[in-house]
Amino acid sequence: MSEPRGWLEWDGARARDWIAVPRVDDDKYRRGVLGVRTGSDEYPGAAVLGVEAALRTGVGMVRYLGPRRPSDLVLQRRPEAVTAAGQVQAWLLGSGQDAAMRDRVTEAALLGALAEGLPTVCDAGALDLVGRATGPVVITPHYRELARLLTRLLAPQGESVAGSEVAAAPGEWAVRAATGLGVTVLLKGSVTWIAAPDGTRLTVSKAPSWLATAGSGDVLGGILGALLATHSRAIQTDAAAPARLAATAALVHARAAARASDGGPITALDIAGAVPATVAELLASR
Ligand SMILES: NC(=O)C1=CN([C@@H]2O[C@H](COP(=O)(O)OP(=O)(O)OC[C@H]3O[C@@H](n4cnc5c(N)ncnc54)[C@H](OP(=O)(O)O)[C@@H]3O)[C@@H](O)[C@H]2O)[C@@H](O)CC1
Ligand SMILES: Nc1ncnc2c1ncn2[C@@H]1O[C@H](COP(=O)(O)OP(=O)(O)O)[C@@H](O)[C@H]1O
Repeated sequence: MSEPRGWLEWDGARARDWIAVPRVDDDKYRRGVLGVRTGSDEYPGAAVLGVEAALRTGVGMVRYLGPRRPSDLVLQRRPEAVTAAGQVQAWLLGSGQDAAMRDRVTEAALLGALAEGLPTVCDAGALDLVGRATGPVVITPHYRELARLLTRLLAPQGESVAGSEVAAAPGEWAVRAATGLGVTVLLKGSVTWIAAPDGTRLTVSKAPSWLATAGSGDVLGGILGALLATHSRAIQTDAAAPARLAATAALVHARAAARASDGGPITALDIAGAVPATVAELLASR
């Protein structure tokens, strides 16, 4: 694919500068803690996938603070996860949740996280709450989710947007959403489009089509959450940082998928499993 005009294709040389390598004087808290409010009784697996991916991307700690069933499954898979509330440096919200079925406790918890002013990934069932965020946000919709969000945004003008329209011009719609909502947009699909309100426009292509498998977006959310948590200070001073971290997450996700696939089918957990070697390879290319 030729590079779309005005969009920069993100590459490994750029991405490696956005991987935080622990320093000799770091401890788990200095590295950064990711708070995670994802999963539901209907979709507990999404919580497991996001936590797994965040831990494998490299983060000081993950605090998983979701409902009982996903919480039990997260701990079963990852005893490293902490289920006690406490300080975090970034949030991952909404994967494996459905806004239409959200109970009041979950809604209050999501709104509480959004009010903290911290770097936040809003996925799936948290996308409709993005306007309530007080800090820098990256939203991670696929085409249908972005169409739903844009339809809500454009309702006052009587406009509605279909998923097929987003699919026909993904970059343009990503830019429109970034401008209209004032957040960084990571639009998922065969090409990942990243648009920020400051005009940053990045793409990540060449991902294997085997990535089109259930849960792979939940893994991407975990990768991105870990990158935000380990760069919370840089995000405070650099308006373009969330977009660059989003592109780095998409690149790590695509390369981990290629590594796990080796030309064959993959599962979402396979992608997460290939993240450490992918990160090591990126760092070794310094
Ligand atoms: N392991 C986990 O826990 C996982 C959890 N996940 C979580 O699931 C949640 C929902 O995410 P999503 O992306 O599926 O939601 P959404 O955009 O509403 O899509 C629904 C649309 O798809 C269509 N459709 C359905 N089946 C179809 C078919 N066979 N063939 C064709 N079309 C079909 C359906 O059409 P309909 O059936 O209504 O006609 C509707 O239009 C979200 O929270 C995510 O994080 C996932 O990440 C997966 C792993
Ligand atoms: N045809 C494709 N080629 C490459 N990557 C794809 C393709 N289709 C989807 N993807 C990627 O797979 C992931 C799917 O995420 P998502 O739609 O949220 O799925 P889920 O909700 O099942 O986790 C995204 O990272 C997206 O960019």
